Amino acid sequence: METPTLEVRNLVKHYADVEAVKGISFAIRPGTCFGLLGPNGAGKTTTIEVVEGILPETSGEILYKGTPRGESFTREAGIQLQNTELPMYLTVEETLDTFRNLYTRRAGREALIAACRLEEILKRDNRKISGGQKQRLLLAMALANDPDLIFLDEPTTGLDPQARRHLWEIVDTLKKEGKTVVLTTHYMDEAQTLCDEIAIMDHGRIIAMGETDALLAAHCKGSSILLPGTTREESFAALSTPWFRLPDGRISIQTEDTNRSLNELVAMGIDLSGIVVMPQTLEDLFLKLTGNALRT
Ligand SMILES: Nc1ncnc2c1ncn2[C@@H]1O[C@H](COP(=O)(O)OP(=O)(O)OP(=O)(O)O)[C@@H](O)[C@H]1O
Repeated sequence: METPTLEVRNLVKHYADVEAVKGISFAIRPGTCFGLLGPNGAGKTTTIEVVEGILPETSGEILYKGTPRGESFTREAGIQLQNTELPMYLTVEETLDTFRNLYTRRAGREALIAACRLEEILKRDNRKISGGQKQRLLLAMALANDPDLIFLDEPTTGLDPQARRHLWEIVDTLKKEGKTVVLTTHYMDEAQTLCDEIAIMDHGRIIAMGETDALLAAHCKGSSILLPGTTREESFAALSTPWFRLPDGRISIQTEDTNRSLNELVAMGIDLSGIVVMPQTLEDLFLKLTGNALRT
């Protein structure tokens, strides 16, 4: 088997009074995008920050291209952190140049500007760029050393749909160039679009992992039935399938036998006005496994 770009073996991370990561293992193949998903507090950021070398591990092994992380990891990894503050009083161009000059191995300046679509905002002060533009600049900074391995921690949180898609296109191009990407996200559509493999974390453990398509094929064969939020929760006591209340108030019923579930609802006397029936997605798998609605 090809040597993984990154391999994590039995990683444990404790803070003073919290066991944030409780022994997780995964391997990421070169040129793929690996998604780390999970509800708030699952341990994703802790995992990614330990792997990046920002936090020390409590125990476990982390291998980069088959050996413990060393100088080559520092040289070849690119990190886009969550909530990074940009230097004030610098323009986008000055910020990017400053970052590129930190490295001996560098991405081509013009290629970087084009890849992250910064042409239009180069002369603009960092304080005067939009959220999507800031994310693109942060991505350019993470790519300044022409990394082989790129960490993106919730890169599209808070962005509008167009800006998110913009960032997806950039990630897709990185993959096509053979780069390996580690992504944490709360957006299941994002994971489904970008990730070749995903791991779902909850309470510091990986509760499901595999190729995205295979996970979907194995776990999302059925339908998701959505009922309006006005339906009373007590009504569902007799349902034979799992159900959840979504953040928007609607009830989501997960079923592999749509006809049977609809018949059950009718037999229970539930008003089916406004019902929606959809094929299951990664979001339904996530709900089924964690019982947690995602932050939106
Ligand atoms: N510096 C810290 N000191 C103590 N506990 C921490 C610290 N950072 C995180 N934790 C705790 O560790 C657990 C995992 O947190 P972490 O931020 O890794 O989760 P996450 O999956 O990234 O969550 P989110 O989606 O909200 O970013 C949580 O219980 C959190 O409160």
